[in-house]
Amino acid sequence: MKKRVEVAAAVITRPDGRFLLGQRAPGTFYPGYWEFPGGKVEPGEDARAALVRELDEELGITAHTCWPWLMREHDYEHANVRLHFFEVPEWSGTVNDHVHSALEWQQADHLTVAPMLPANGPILKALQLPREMAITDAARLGLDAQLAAVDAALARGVRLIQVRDGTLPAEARAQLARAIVARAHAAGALVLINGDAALAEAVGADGVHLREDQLVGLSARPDFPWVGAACHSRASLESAAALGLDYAVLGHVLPTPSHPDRPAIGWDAFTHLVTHLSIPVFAIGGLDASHLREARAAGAHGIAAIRGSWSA
Ligand SMILES: Nc1nc2c([nH]c(=O)n2[C@H]2C[C@H](O)[C@@H](COP(=O)(O)OP(=O)(O)OP(=O)(O)O)O2)c(=O)[nH]1
Repeated sequence: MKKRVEVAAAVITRPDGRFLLGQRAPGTFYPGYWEFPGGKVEPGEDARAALVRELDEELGITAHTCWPWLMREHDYEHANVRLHFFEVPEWSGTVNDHVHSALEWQQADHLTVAPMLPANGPILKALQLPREMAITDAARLGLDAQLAAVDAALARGVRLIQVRDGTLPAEARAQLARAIVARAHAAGALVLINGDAALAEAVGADGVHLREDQLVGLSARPDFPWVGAACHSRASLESAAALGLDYAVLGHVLPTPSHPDRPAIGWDAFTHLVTHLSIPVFAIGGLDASHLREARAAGAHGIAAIRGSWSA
């Protein structure tokens, strides 16, 4: 049996959104490859404490905020590595590297360094996923008001829209989806279609958002650049991860008028359900952009909202 190594790794960000990568030094495992700063968790240490220690030892910085983000397992020749990724948006000190041969501040959609350590490909894709998902509600708002709300959301920086509205007549839904794709793509935003791969294909959307009943029993990832799923249990989250989906949406976290019949799970249960999952998870249910920090502290990648997306 290969040995298991626990590693804590940091997505250290600057206010401009760039994150830090380091190049592994000659004489180490995978020399010349790029990685997120971090290192092995010592016996008796938890991953967060290991991260804070490594950032101090390696870079001379003090991490003030470490949000758990996701975990990836990778089988290297020497060991099975479990990488516990954290986001570190708040830190102090001057970066003074003691272990890497170079450091670079990078953007996920425009990487200028290579190669990355083999385990890290999905991490870079996850970093391209926006933090806020706005979910359409045209059946309640009306089609024109929904499109005006999409324009307003794009103007305030929303870059991920899910077209839901499964109750609209097919032709009206297709028109809505087409109009949203045109607006979103002009603004550099992604559009996902809820539950309908054929419509996603027909309107040139970026992917599909699967309902939980579609996820169950699926044997392969649908062929789109972006695919995610709605989940209400650990079993569903694990199916989404096993299929290699890009994200899951889990809720509902707070009480919401959209589901008065089901109780809210709250943040503690959310954290418990997403711990050690390998894909990013959006929190949903009674949330808006003002909950983003709370959501990320609880281990969410970001927030998804129906009502909360269109009122701001
Ligand atoms: N720090 C870090 N390690 C990563 C990343 N991706 C990835 O696969 N790894 C792997 C490479 C190593 O097997 C392990 C990190 O171990 P490490 O940095 O403490 O040290 P190392 O393997 O060079 O060995 P050592 O000198 O500490 O014994 O995790 C990443 O992005 N950052």
